Amino acid sequence: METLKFYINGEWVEPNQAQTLEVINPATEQSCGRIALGNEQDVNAAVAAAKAAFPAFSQTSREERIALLEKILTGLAARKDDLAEAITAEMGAPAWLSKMAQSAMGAAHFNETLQLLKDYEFESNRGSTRLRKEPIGVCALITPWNWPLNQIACKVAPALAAGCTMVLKPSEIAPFDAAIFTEVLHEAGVPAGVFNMVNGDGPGVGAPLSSHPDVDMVSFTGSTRAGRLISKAAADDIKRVSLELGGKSANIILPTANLEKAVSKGVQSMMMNSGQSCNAPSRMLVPAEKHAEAVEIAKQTAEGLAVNDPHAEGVYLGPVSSDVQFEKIQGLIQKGIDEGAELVVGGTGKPEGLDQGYYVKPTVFANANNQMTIAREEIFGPVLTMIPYASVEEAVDIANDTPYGLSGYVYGETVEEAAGIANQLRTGNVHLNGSGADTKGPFGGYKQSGNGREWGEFGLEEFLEVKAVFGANS
Ligand SMILES: NC(=O)c1ccc[n+]([C@@H]2O[C@H](COP(=O)([O-])OP(=O)(O)OC[C@H]3O[C@@H](n4cnc5c(N)ncnc54)[C@H](O)[C@@H]3O)[C@@H](O)[C@H]2O)c1
Repeated sequence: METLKFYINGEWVEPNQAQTLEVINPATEQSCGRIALGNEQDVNAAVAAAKAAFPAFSQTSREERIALLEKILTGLAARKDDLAEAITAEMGAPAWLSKMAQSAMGAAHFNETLQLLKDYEFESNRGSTRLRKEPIGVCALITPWNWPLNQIACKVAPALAAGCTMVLKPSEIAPFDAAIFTEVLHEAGVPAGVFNMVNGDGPGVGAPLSSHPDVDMVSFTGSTRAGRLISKAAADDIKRVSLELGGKSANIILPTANLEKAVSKGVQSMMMNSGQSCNAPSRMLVPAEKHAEAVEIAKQTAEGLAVNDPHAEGVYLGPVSSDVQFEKIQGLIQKGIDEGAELVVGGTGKPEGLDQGYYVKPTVFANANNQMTIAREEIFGPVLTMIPYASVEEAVDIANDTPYGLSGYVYGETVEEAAGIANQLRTGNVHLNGSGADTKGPFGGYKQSGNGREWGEFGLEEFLEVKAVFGANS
């Protein structure tokens, strides 16, 4: 694919400069296309278009915006295979995962927002005051490569539903799903200037977007490192900044849990998407007396997960997204070995027979402690760290002893028992007994995992300002 133009004010326009970037397919290490890299002038043009479109779009009716979301959903359904193929080529997710989850989640968030918009209360009364929830304005949306379409949909759907206008800067590592998504929006008839898309890297496009005086809000998903820079860049104009950042989520397996089920499910969730999920259960906390048994189950489960070409039959893990990620993960696996964690399965180097492509062996460390680097840093690869605990109180302490606070996982005999532990975790969400996430949400983190909430009602409200009209109801 090639995306050598930007989408500004309802049309594909030439970039301000001629710089391009090769997008690398991580399964082949070969180019799978090119994008143009934008600069500050492109950002200025896109923000000006979004600013000019805001007065009219912010006044559109609920019905008009419902009709728009419905058309977008139709377009996403028509292009779902193209979207899935683009995601597999650009970031390496197995074809089945791109189709069933990566691409499907994009549509799911649009659908969730559409249903919500049908009867969301934009106006209500508090005594003599009328409360109005109004679109916040021009939004900068900056997204990562790991669940690329999902992250875009989590922002664009509520921003449109709220009546905001926007500039999207997708990840330069995985930009092609965003180009197809932009075509869908164009064909759905999104009015000119309401949605704009500029490709580029963090310093070239992300930074000028975050500090642009005409941007009212920045919604960012990505690393805690970039989240910090964006918060600083946005501070001078007191923009609202909504951050969805990294994680190091604990998976507490209680002494009462069915060990076989809990451990195997935990390993599978960790290795899904090659471990490149912000909410991956990367620290598995197991009762010390069951540690040896749990390690054996984890080993067998990890050995049963096929690493292979994303299009191969039976593949569970494709490659990781880039050479940078590959090297980072290799370094952290080595660190785990050097710091004395027990390597149960996997390790450094590529899996046998997969010399080309950024493939990583599904790796399990055991007998680790929570001070080790592999227990503290977000690895963002298929690497699980198992930590024994002596008591449930200690397990909760270990789970909370991290700068992050995105997700938690608790497995017990009953949901009630697990829920009691969930209440003690300092995280934005908790999964009980292997339950999946629910797009009614909300999804977001405590502590350095961010300050925003996406999905459903809470996700919509990130894009709304609250106005009190005193005396309107007297
Ligand atoms: N909490 C969540 O909901 C969630 C979801 C998915 C991913 N993530 C996190 O995302 C990270 C992986 O994604 P990544 O490697 O693409 O992250 P990243 O921070 O390197 O990049 C994310 C986006 O920010 C841009 N960017 C980079 N530096 C910037 C700057 N100074 N100013 C403005 N924009 C800048 C990038 O170009 C990209 O579009 C992980 O840490 C993961 O945990 C979080």
